[in-house]
Amino acid sequence: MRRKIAAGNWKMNGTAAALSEVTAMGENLPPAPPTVVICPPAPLLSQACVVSMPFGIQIGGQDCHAEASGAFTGDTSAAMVADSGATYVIVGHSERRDAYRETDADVAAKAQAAWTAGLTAIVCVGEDLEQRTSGKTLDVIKAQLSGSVPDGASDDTLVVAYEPVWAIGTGKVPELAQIEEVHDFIRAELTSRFGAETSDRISLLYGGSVKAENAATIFQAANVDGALVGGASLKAADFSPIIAALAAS
Ligand SMILES: O=C(CO)COP(=O)(O)O
Repeated sequence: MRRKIAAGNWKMNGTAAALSEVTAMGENLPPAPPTVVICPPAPLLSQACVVSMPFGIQIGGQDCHAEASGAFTGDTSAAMVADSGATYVIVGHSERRDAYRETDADVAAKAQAAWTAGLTAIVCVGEDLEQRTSGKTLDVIKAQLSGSVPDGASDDTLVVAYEPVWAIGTGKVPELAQIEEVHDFIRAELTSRFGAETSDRISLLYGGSVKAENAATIFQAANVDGALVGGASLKAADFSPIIAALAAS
């Protein structure tokens, strides 16, 4: 059985006051909840771990540096993320690939650093609108996967999030068949690289305008094991119904 995962990427939103939302999410967990991961801004990681612990909610970073330490002003190493008590870290989010020109090789180095620190890496892949409309989606996903996921992945160390860039923060969601096509493709790619036994245990998340209203539909897809949610993960009132939909799927 694969882990079902409801992950919330808070991006650059939220101060300590927002941690009351984590408490509210914890108090509203359904019976037999999926794995819930909240990824707050780096300064909140330690406090978030304290707040989330009684509920078994996991905490994740939104990025990490590939090096363990050094003269990298403003950056956070994977070891620091792990030291805060976090257990996951997002790497290769499209906003970082775009704004910071992160390459697949950069993302792979970050994922490797995450593993060295004992973290599970949530590796993000996804095509932009031009790539989608010109029919290059699967080629882009193939290249990102092979370049961004280091050798030796396992279900303990790797989660893959498919986030079409054009669906992030836009309210546009792909057709279910489009989500299924890409998730089936990612599963097949992982199978050819790591073998069926390992691939079958790696959770694949869909991300991009997931809301309470569309979550249950998205979770119907066979190779969708959860979601990586942005805007709708900031408030318990929005995220708790998504967690419930995943538990019921
Ligand atoms: O980028 C995302 C999660 O990492 C998705 O963001 P939205 O859910 O706000 O579209």
